[in-house]
Amino acid sequence: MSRRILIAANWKMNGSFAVNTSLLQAINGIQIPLIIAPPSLYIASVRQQLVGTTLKVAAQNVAAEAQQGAYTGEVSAKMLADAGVSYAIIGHSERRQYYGETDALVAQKCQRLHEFGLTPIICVGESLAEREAGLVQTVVERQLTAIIDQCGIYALAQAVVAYEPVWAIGTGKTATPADAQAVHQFLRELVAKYDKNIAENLYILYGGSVKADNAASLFAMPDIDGALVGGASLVAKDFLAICHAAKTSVVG
Ligand SMILES: O=C(CO)COP(=O)(O)O
Repeated sequence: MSRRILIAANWKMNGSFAVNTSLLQAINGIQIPLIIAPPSLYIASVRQQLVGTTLKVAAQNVAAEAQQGAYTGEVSAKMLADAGVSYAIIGHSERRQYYGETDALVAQKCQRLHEFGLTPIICVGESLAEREAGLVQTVVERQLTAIIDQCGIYALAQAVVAYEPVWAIGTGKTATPADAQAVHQFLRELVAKYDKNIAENLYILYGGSVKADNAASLFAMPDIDGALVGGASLVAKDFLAICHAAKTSVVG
């Protein structure tokens, strides 16, 4: 199997029309599969600026509700599809931590995306306390199984999984390539118990302080299919270096 690579940029709550435009101009020529997740207010503008490129746009979140209606502040999967958005991040640890999102809620969000043909970027990952308690596999298995139970294994045929250890996000601490690989392999084997083909074709990205100087060693791992990049995706030169490492890591 030849290696695939996918890079996703999670801009989180950063940017402005002017800042986004200059960042997009700097990264526009990148020749690898790339997804940009701006704050929802900027999705239409970013998408417009990416016309004619291979870059795709993602939302950072989606409503769990099935029907439109009185849900102040929410954006539905149907609206994202209407706006030409093809991906949405769900289950990010910041949403789990700061907005109380549970496994069940994340699974509902996955269901909504599935219904409207959007590809979820499903984030899983353990906290530092959970890692120290030896619960890494227990936690990521629980998080991913909640999705499989709700949406069915075939939903993962059109999905991306991102392993983001909470203790590595925005901290400058990265999982070692070997530690990350072990979790990625565990996740792929978990999916393979349901369907080998889906497991083999599933993109499993690593996220958590991916930088220009650690990207290549992460991408060298057999089950790391790219990265979900936060802070470094906001600095053109750093992001370009990560994309370059991704491109040179692809074999076959
Ligand atoms: O949360 C992340 C991507 O979703 C990772 O963020 P950092 O790259 O800033 O650690």
